[in-house]
Amino acid sequence: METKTRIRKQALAARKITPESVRKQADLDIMKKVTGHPLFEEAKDIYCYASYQTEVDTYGIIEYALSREKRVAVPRVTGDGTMEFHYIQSVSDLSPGYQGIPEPVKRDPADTPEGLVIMPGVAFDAEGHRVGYGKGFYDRYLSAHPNYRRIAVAFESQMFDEIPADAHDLCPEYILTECAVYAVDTNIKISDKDETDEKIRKQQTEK
Ligand SMILES: Nc1nc2c(c(=O)[nH]1)N(C=O)[C@@H](CNc1ccc(C(=O)N[C@@H](CCC(=O)O)C(=O)O)cc1)CN2
Ligand SMILES: Nc1ncnc2c1ncn2[C@@H]1O[C@H](COP(=O)(O)OP(=O)(O)OP(=O)(O)O)[C@@H](O)[C@H]1O
Repeated sequence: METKTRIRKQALAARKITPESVRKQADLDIMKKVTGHPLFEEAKDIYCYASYQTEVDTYGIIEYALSREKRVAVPRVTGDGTMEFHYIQSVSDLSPGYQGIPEPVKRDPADTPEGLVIMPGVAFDAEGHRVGYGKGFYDRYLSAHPNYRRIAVAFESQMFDEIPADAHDLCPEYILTECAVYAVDTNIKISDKDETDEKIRKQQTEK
């Protein structure tokens, strides 16, 4: 079996067998990392997927962004491999569409010069290589919007040692999981444990 296909199967299976209570806690930890991230704080327009099934839950992120007067746009599939983003005022503007995914009901196209994309994914590696559901929606969208900043969210169980790179792949700049922040350009992993160690070191030197 082709490697990406095998990784996709394995990552989806890992996500599906994770108990809901574990996923819910991880969702909260990831949401805190996203909403505390400088790219999120700076962004006026957030291009965020609306989660379904066992994906990292984005409803908390969307609601927080709306409460902070940010504009939130959500993807809507328009054709084979293409999608558009439309603004929503509230999560009640979403209703099941393509593959049962919540999509914006009203048309209010978002196409700002700048924005922050919160990317979904099925599997990632620390270098930012990504496997999605296999239709290339995000690769196409991001190649048409090269100025947009990019944060991916994933559970640690979706992180793989190595994912084969394709020329058309568009990598996130950061991958935020419940355990770590992966800074893709620098290839640095800052795990929560490292941050705790750093805080302890600081406290000790301040004493
Ligand atoms: N929430 C969400 N919205 C999104 C994406 C995404 O990954 N997540 N997309 C990113 O590209 C686009 C939709 N792409 C998709 C492409 C294929 C399948 C799909 O085949 N789903 C199957 C199998 C999933 C599974 O096994 O878990 C299904 O729903 O039955 C779903 C979405 C746009 N909107
Ligand atoms: N920028 C692009 N222009 C045209 N075709 C593309 C582009 N990017 C990807 N594709 C095509 O889309 C298909 C799926 O690509 P890939 O396997 O990378 O999807 P994926 O990243 O797993 O899925 P997704 O982006 O939907 O989550 C491939 O056939 C690929 O050739």
